[in-house]
Amino acid sequence: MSSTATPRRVEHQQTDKGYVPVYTTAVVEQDWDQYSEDDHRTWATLFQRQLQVLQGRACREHLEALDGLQMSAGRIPRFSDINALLQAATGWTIIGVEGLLPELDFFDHLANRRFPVTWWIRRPDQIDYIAEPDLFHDLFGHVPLLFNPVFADYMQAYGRGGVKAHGLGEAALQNLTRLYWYTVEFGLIRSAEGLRIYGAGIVSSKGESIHCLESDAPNRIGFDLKRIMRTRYRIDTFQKTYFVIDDFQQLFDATRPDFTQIYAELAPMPAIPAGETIDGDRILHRGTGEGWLDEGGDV
Ligand SMILES: C[C@H](O)[C@H](O)[C@H]1CNc2nc(N)[nH]c(=O)c2N1
Ligand SMILES: N[C@@H](Cc1ccccc1)C(=O)O
Ligand SMILES: [Fe+2]
Repeated sequence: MSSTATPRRVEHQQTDKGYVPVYTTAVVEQDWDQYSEDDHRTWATLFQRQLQVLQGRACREHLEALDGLQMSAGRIPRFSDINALLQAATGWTIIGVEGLLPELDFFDHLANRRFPVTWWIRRPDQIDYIAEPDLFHDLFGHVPLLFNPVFADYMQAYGRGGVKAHGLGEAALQNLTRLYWYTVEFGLIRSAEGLRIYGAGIVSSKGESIHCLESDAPNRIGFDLKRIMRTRYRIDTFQKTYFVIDDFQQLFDATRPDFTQIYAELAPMPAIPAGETIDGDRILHRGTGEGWLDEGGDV
């Protein structure tokens, strides 16, 4: 086993559009033996830290699936071990990738119940923040909910919807990407004990796990499909708004209708800035906006 840090082949690249990720399509073997002791330590540090932070904050389904998939702090999990358990539970498979995939490739994998997981883990100096998805975000953040039958079906439906939206143009894709962002990445869910986290972008971040539930700054608003599809978001700071579902069945049912009609209806409507509330919102908490950067940075 090598003792030096794992080389990272996919990073960001400076272009005339700014600093953007490099997209790759290749599906790669995990090659577990090349992880360094530093890599395993990074996994252990993040795993232990998040397991503590997520008690009473992450939804029960997420925490139980970490057990069900036998993830632990000791070593970076082997994809083959995860797959044996995941396939038996919901028929999903994880596949190794270098990083972000082109959208259509990504959707096609989801539509076929394959979830792409970045094989490399962040460097020790990136423990608190990394701009792009790494193994910890993908495996610890996303994969546990694929162990849940309803969420597993939602992700496949999303992939199929993505393939369709891809043929309908940029605006439809943008609507659908916002849905992914505000559910799969940054979703909150109600439970009998109170609000809980299910979004992978939150689950893999210590700071946002606390912020999304305990800070007065962000809005917390009841799930509303069309509203979400119009809402811009932040990729560089904590979210200004979180949307709250009652349960995964609500998410699945609300997204079952054919979106073609909805995309057409939304096309002439203006986008909503990330931190704004509008008439008709079911506001659970109105954000104070403390610490927000201006909306020029909303995506
Ligand atoms: C759909 C989502 O918004 C985004 O565009 C896609 C693009 N490609 C990706 N590729 C990987 N590997 N992982 C991802 O989460 C995504 N997200
Ligand atoms: N019903 C959506 C597909 C979809 C399902 C679940 C999530 C997202 C999209 C469509 O027709 O496009
Ligand atoms: Fe993600």
